[in-house]
Amino acid sequence: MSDVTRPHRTAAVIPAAGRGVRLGPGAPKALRALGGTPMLIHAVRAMASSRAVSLVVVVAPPAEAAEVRLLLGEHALPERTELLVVPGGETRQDSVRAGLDALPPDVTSVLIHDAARPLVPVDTVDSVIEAVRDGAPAVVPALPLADTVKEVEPGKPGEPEPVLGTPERARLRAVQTPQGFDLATLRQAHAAIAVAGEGATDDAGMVERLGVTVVVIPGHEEAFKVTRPLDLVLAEAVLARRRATDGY
Ligand SMILES: Nc1ccn([C@@H]2O[C@H](COP(=O)(O)OP(=O)(O)OP(=O)(O)O)[C@@H](O)[C@H]2O)c(=O)n1
Ligand SMILES: C[C@](O)(CO)[C@H](O)COP(=O)(O)O
Repeated sequence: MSDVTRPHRTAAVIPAAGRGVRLGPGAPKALRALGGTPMLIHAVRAMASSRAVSLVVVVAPPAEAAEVRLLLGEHALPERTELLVVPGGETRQDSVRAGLDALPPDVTSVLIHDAARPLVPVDTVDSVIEAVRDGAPAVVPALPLADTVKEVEPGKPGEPEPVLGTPERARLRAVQTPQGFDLATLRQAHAAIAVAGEGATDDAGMVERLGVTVVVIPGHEEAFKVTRPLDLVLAEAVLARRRATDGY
């Protein structure tokens, strides 16, 4: 739980060590260009543009850590932003843990933000931080679903899968990043899950397993994850519109 007597310091950890297999062959996803600039740089700028974030830890693909340090030196970022680069691990969970291990002792709260969500607006980042600083131990931006969801019995690829049920859509949310945490709570969750040897697709899911309440705040359509080739087409269009309308 957060210690109200300690001054706040918020850091952002950006897991960027994935290969991007679903995006197709090429460089690691975070290093691929979006509007001529590596996706990772957009994600770092999105975190650094919040005045509450004073440290950004980039978790790089291990073979490209030196290249990532060079890239960060070549692109303009706010002067107030301290930057660290550490090598990532085999899974997203391992990479996040490597980022948490690099945080200095004065950090009290942390954002975990996918490099693969390069266009999250700063207002969403600020809303997550505000909710954590107001005392929520774990905060997740999320959106209602546009599609109806079926639970199925997974079968072989291409084969029909029996439907087990239809969850009530009004109760479902599609979860984004940055997810914000009281740092001590997130460290505890990562330690517990590592011991249990279980996996999780997001950090909030690990905190839930501690029995700690996670809260959802409104996400943003432009915080979508670049996962497949069509997502990159959409990201280019969103970026082009931003550049035309607000000189982004
Ligand atoms: N070992 C890993 C795997 C993923 N990630 C990061 O976690 C975020 C979310 O993962 P996803 O978008 O699913 O990326 P990839 O794992 O790269 O995608 P794919 O499964 O298509 O290879 C990304 O910013 C990715 O770089 C990471 O830091 N370390
Ligand atoms: C953390 C996350 O972005 C929440 O939607 C997502 O779960 C990470 O994606 P992955 O494909 O499972 O790595």
